[in-house]
Amino acid sequence: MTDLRPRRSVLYMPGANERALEKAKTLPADALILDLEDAVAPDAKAEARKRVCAAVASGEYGERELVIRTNGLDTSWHEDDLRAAAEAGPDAILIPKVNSAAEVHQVERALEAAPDHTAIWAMVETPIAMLHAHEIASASPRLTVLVMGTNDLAKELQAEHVPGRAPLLAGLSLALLGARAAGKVILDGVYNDVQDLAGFEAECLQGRQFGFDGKTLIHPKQLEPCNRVFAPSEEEVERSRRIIDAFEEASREGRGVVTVDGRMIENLHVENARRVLTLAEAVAARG
Ligand SMILES: CC(C)(COP(=O)(O)OP(=O)(O)OC[C@H]1O[C@@H](n2cnc3c(N)ncnc32)[C@H](O)[C@@H]1OP(=O)(O)O)[C@@H](O)C(=O)NCCC(=O)NCCSC(=O)C[C@H](O)C(=O)O
Ligand SMILES: [Mg+2]
Repeated sequence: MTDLRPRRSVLYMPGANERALEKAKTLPADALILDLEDAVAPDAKAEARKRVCAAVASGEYGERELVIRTNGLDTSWHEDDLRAAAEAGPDAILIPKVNSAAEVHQVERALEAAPDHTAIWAMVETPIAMLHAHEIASASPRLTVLVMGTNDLAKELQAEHVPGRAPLLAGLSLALLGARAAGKVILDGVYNDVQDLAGFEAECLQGRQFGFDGKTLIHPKQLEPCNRVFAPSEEEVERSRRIIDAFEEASREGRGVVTVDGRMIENLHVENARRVLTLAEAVAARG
């Protein structure tokens, strides 16, 4: 089973945006990605690096998981970003545009002196990363989460962003297969239209139905619908309890299969029901 720490909502913010970094201390996000890459202009990179490291050191973000996204491995900023992030010791360091296990190993070596609690997260956002998703996901025990980069993926595919994401479905599926085969967490990509909350919620639901653990976000408005969609509903929790109870009763009577609400229930459905309850408890503990 993958790690069940809630990661329903994972909000990016530009590392150079002091106001966003401050506001994030009060937002109901499960995790925050303090960005040094695409959301930061070249002239602001050094200042942003200092700001995000100071934000991590402040200890003012409560239970929110703190993640620093560095610039890509092939950029002149990457080494300085990685060194500074390792010293700051966030919960994770997110590497953009990871294409191979060798790149994960390179980051792993560079982080040997970083605190043990600092995990590696990898963005998969190129066609080759979709095809290498399993080797990337399983490259290191320190790598715990894959993050979809659907903007870069669409750009590389020369695909259009359309409702339902048909052009991206193969990539989403490959990345999910790779992450799950390695027992890792995987987060869906961002929804760019911050005004279109109905379209956003529909994409959250699609991501959840696919099996993503949560979604990456770009604006505080997206937090509430995302947290709601990716948390087990009251109905699911109640049904999960009934599944466990019914199966336990059947087991005591020597049976390995029952029906609940007319549907067949076997051991594997009970495992899933237990996962739902564990996640619901973890979400409830967040308040
Ligand atoms: C998208 C935005 C540029 C919109 O900015 P703006 O118009 O200024 O927003 P608002 O005026 O509505 O903001 C209202 C208040 O909320 C705060 N805010 C806004 N966004 C954030 C945020 N992301 N985190 C925290 N707080 C935020 C504002 O400061 C306002 O606060 P206040 O004044 O106190 O009321 C903007 O939302 C933004 O910059 N979003 C993040 C963009 C980003 O990080 N992009 C990079 C990551 S996405 C990516 O790269 C995906 C991937 O790599 C891929 O390939 O797909
Ligand atoms: Mg990207």
